[in-house]
Amino acid sequence: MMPTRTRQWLANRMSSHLDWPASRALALKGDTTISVVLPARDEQETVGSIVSAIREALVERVPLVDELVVIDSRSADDTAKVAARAGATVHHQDDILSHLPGLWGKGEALWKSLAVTSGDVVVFVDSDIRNFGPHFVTGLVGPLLADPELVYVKGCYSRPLREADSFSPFDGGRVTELLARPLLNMCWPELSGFVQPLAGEYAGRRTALEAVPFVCGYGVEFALLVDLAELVGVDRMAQVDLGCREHSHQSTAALGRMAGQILDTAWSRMHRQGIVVPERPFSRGITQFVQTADGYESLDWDVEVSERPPMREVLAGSGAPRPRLPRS
Ligand SMILES: O=c1ccn([C@@H]2O[C@H](COP(=O)(O)OP(=O)(O)O[C@H]3O[C@H](CO)[C@@H](O)[C@H](O)[C@H]3O)[C@@H](O)[C@H]2O)c(=O)[nH]1
Ligand SMILES: O=C(O)[C@H](O)COP(=O)(O)O
Repeated sequence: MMPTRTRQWLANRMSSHLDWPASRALALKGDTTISVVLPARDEQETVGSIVSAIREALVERVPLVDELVVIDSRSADDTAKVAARAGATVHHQDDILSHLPGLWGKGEALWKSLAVTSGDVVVFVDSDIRNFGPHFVTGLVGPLLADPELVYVKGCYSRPLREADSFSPFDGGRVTELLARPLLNMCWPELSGFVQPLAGEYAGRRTALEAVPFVCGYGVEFALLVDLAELVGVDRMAQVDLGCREHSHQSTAALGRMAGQILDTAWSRMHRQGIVVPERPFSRGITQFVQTADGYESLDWDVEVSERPPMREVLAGSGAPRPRLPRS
């Protein structure tokens, strides 16, 4: 059963993007600066239309977004070119803090984005969304602009599963439903009210995002949720319903490796918070099988995720000037 506290949190901290039209967000903005960051790896099909939609609606028509940045995460296609043409400032993941040995993955792209942006509020949006609208951004920033106590807002939505010859309106988010939500319910029930804990669309105050570590791969959303709840408490976190989200689905085998990274991340937090005390080392790899004419071939994958320290520690130690946005 959902804990009473979670039920109360949902009643107090859940809103809809319909509550936060662009005009209302703008009226609340004051001198708060806003950066939107899209991590992108091989997203030339979708990144351009997302950047254009944000630029037209929330930079040109309504001046809500101060900075629109794409972090090109080692793409092999024309992602960077398409994003720049659509109006984003593009940074290549490995060019940022290039004195540090580069790590891989989405979490690394998000962490590095903190070093090249300067908005007081940072909004992360995946660049593979197929039905993007500016309400993703206005819905995420609205609660933060309205309530100075809040530090983090996570999107939720319905998630269709679209396959070659079928469409199921609510069956997407397989790693979410089969792994992430059961783990949160088991170990962090205070976070069980997050409908889409792995959602790639969320916004946070820079001060909080720079105060927590980032894991490099797909565990980044899980880690942020658990670490921010530990840092500020769930009552300073909120959720906003963004409607429906469609994205490009990965193969089941790729989702298995994603699940391995999320489990590795969750395990590190369980250990750190004393939820489990390991008595023997555990494996940080998974073996998957593919069927061949002769039987099964095994493939070994490393799913261990590395971790970056809080960005504020790295920037404080570097002595490099921070980027600054002019305040309106
Ligand atoms: O090395 C990488 C891999 C992915 N991405 C980008 O990250 C976003 C999400 O990646 P994707 O492979 O599309 O993940 P999903 O299958 O959509 O996974 C879901 O679950 C993940 C695990 O929590 C989250 O990171 C995602 O945001 C969430 O949408 C996309 O813009 C990617 O281009 C990178 O920037 N670098
Ligand atoms: O968030 C998830 O659970 C994974 O990205 C898988 O999503 P999908 O089942 O919609 O492909």
